[in-house]
Amino acid sequence: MTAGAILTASEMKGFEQDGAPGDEGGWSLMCRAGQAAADRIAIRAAGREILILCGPGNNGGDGYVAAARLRDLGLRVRVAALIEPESELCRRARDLWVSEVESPEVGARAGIFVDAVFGSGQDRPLSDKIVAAIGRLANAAELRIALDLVSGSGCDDGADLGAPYHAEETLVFAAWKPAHALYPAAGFMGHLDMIDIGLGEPKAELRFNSPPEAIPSPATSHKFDRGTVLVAAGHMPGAAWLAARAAQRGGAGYVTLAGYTDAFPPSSVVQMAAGEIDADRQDAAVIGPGLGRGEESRALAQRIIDIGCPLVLDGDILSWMKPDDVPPASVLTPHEGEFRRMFGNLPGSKVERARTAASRCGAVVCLKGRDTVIASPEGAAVVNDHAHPRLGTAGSGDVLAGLVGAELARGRAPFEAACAGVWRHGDAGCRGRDGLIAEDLLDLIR
Ligand SMILES: NC(=O)C1=CN([C@@H]2O[C@H](COP(=O)(O)OP(=O)(O)OC[C@H]3O[C@@H](n4cnc5c(N)ncnc54)[C@H](OP(=O)(O)O)[C@@H]3O)[C@@H](O)[C@H]2O)[C@@H](O)CC1
Ligand SMILES: Nc1ncnc2c1ncn2[C@@H]1O[C@H](COP(=O)(O)OP(=O)(O)O)[C@@H](O)[C@H]1O
Repeated sequence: MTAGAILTASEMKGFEQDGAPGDEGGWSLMCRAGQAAADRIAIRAAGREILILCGPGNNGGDGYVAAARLRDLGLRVRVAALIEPESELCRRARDLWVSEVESPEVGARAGIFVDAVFGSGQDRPLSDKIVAAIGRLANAAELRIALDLVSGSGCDDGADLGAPYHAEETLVFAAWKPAHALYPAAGFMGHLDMIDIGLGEPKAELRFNSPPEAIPSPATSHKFDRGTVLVAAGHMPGAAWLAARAAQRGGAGYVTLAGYTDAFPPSSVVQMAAGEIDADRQDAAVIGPGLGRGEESRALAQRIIDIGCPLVLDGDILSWMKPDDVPPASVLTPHEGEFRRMFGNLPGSKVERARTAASRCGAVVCLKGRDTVIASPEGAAVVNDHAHPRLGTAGSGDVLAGLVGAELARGRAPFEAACAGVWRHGDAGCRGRDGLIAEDLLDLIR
């Protein structure tokens, strides 16, 4: 589990310059970064030889500083360079190393490979020659450690720029970058290990999701105080039932399934026809899971929208609703396909796309996947990494919709409700076992 601020390459530069101004400030940060990285690498070495492959920029500079430190600690270390130093700080760091710098084409393998080729400055695909040189050395090692980012990872969008290997560990300097959170690049990094270089905690509009604060239940609270959730029941009753059950497990005190189907097992979920809905009593509603797209479904959705309570909009309703028609105080929970149908092919990273969509419809957008992004119309965004691939099972999204509904009904604002629901859904998935089905999630919700 990761926590805290995520900075783009340019935000990172500003953060560094504010915290340690000028060339001397940059140099002292590089020394701290390289030395701290060396200390972590030394712990992993266990007598093995270390090969550090350096690039031309400040990431390469970190590599030269780390190499000098490892040598001073008495470890067996070699350095190879893909490209001669180009940044002033990298040249200065190269001078610290003093010893031979090998050519990566001829350099022999070592037990530990350290990737100091490109960090947050990478913004374009690696050439075939660079991919081959990094890949040959990295894939021959027993352990691969990257400094800040695996080379071949798009820092700001998590794109695959030709990453030639997967690291076992990435030592991250001062703040997370989008590539540590967004896939595919996040999948290249292995274990993420944050290195504090004395800059403190940055302010950022983008953060990792974190566990929600518990909502207290007063001793005298009764079922209606604990939040009421209405779930639209349409074409596929199983999906609506999962959402309703998840809303109950999520803490709502009174959950109603209302619509034009009544094919539900007997349970504590209250069932009624659309015409019987008590409009005065709904704190939140979930519209979409298994709803269907026909006339009857649209009429049911409209009837619930007209109540005017906060909404979770999921699944089928996202196939016909236009961004301009989304009621404020809604949370949209599309997967990539539903997102594209509603908002088209937006440019930019997953974070930028979710932000654009949220601003366009004036509501919170929760763009699902391994790296679910939750964005508010005001520009705040969160990436959730507390999840597991076993959540990719039919009905899992219905459970999420119900959970977010419960969070809204219990009084959280839409952005906080979406973050809390996504966290609890991911948490249930993390505690499940292989072969998990959506129904299992209900008993794993905490
Ligand atoms: N600033 C600080 O105070 C601190 C920064 N720190 C460290 O600095 C790192 C960021 O450093 P950075 O900005 O110099 O970028 P970096 O990742 O080394 O790459 C830039 C170089 O690579 C080149 N290049 C890029 N892509 C390429 C490609 N596909 N193929 C070929 N070349 C390519 C690019 O070339 P250009 O685009 O200029 O042609 C340029 O020469 C950061 O991750 C952290 O490790 C720490 O020391 C803590 C303090
Ligand atoms: N590889 C994955 N890792 C983590 N979570 C995933 C993964 N694949 C899917 N999920 C999560 O599972 C849920 C699937 O939702 P969705 O596709 O709407 O399913 P359904 O419509 O069947 O209910 C989402 O919350 C999504 O973020």
